Formats: sequence, C-alpha cells, structure tokens
Amino acid sequence: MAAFVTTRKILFQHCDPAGIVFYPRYFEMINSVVEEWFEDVLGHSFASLHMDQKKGVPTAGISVDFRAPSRLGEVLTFTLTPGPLGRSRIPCRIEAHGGGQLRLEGALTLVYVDGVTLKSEPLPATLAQRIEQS
Ligand SMILES: CC(C)(COP(=O)(O)OP(=O)(O)OC[C@H]1O[C@@H](n2cnc3c(N)ncnc32)[C@H](O)[C@@H]1OP(=O)(O)O)[C@@H](O)C(=O)NCCC(=O)NCCSC(=O)c1ccc(O)cc1
Repeated sequence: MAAFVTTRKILFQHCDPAGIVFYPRYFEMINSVVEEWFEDVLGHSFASLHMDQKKGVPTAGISVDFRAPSRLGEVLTFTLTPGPLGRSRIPCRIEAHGGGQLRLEGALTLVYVDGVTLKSEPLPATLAQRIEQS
C-alpha cells in the first residue's frame, strides 16, 4: 500500500493571532488530504461517494501529536499511509513536514458506512483493491 503525498499552503485562515496554525485547522487539512486521496487515487470522489453512492467514510478515531509549530505562508507536505484493512475500517498513518521538520504525526481510522443508516459496512472489494494496489 503506497503512501499518498500532497501539500497544503498555510493560509491566514489557518492561523491564530500568533501566526501559527490553530490545531483544529490541522484536522480540516487532514480531512482534505483524505478527500483528495479518495478522488485522485481511489477513484471515489467524495461527491460521488456521498451523493451518488450514498456511502461515507467518517473518522472513527484520530490521534495526533504536534511536534513543531507551522507558520503563515509555509507549505506543508502531508503523507497519508494506509495500513492493513479491516472489514470496514481503513487505518491510516498521517505525517506533515515543513521546512525539513516533522510538524505532526498520528493515526486515524476511517470506517466505510452506509450514508442512510450511518452503520459500518464491509469495504467493497473494488475500493479495498484500490487501496491495497495504490
Ligand atoms: C464509525 C461508526 C459508524 C462505527 O459504528 P458501527 O457501525 O456500530 O460499527 P462498529 O462499532 O462495529 O465498528 C465498525 C468498524 O469500525 C472500527 N471502529 C469503531 N470505532 C473505532 C474507533 N474509535 N477507532 C478505530 N476503529 C474503530 C471497528 O474496529 C470496526 O472495524 P472492522 O472490523 O474493520 O469493521 C460509529 O462509531 C460512529 O458513527 N462514530 C462517529 C463518527 C463521527 O461522527 N466522526 C466524526 C465526524 S464524521 C466526518 O468527518 C466525516 C468525514 C467523511 C465522511 O464521508 C463522513 C463523515
């Protein structure tokens, strides 16, 4: 399973008055990285997943350690690495680097759910294959 690597520029909207990233904004960035991974690598845009297929991948758990502050105008490189898949769960490692420095690292678990009942469902074989062969 390959790592997905992408970048995010730190904008004014991400920062507190001290000019460093306010930590909830990191969670939004992580979600946007997951969304980009689904669309660009897994072939399931969130629009298609949610609106057409009526499925979802909520985050059931997330744990992040913030190792160093990130500042307005920097570009962070996010690396998302999926781990061994469960029945419905997609465990992922997440890291962000900036200026050659580790800024955050952690893990999150996505769970494939039905969009109406919001209960977990087995990962479709095609999606599991895409993740495993990515
Ligand atoms: C995730 C859940 C649906 C799972 O509940 P259930 O359907 O009853 O299933 P289970 O408890 O049997 O667990 C199912 C799997 O999830 C795993 N699981 C459940 N809870 C956890 C936690 N906390 N950590 C890790 N893994 C977990 C569990 O090990 C099972 O794995 P498999 O063996 O691979 O199937 C439920 O716990 C829930 O609704 N939690 C709240 C989720 C939430 O609100 N997250 C925050 C915001 S959602 C969001 O941002 C979003 C993003 C993208 C979207 O597409 C949709 C929503």
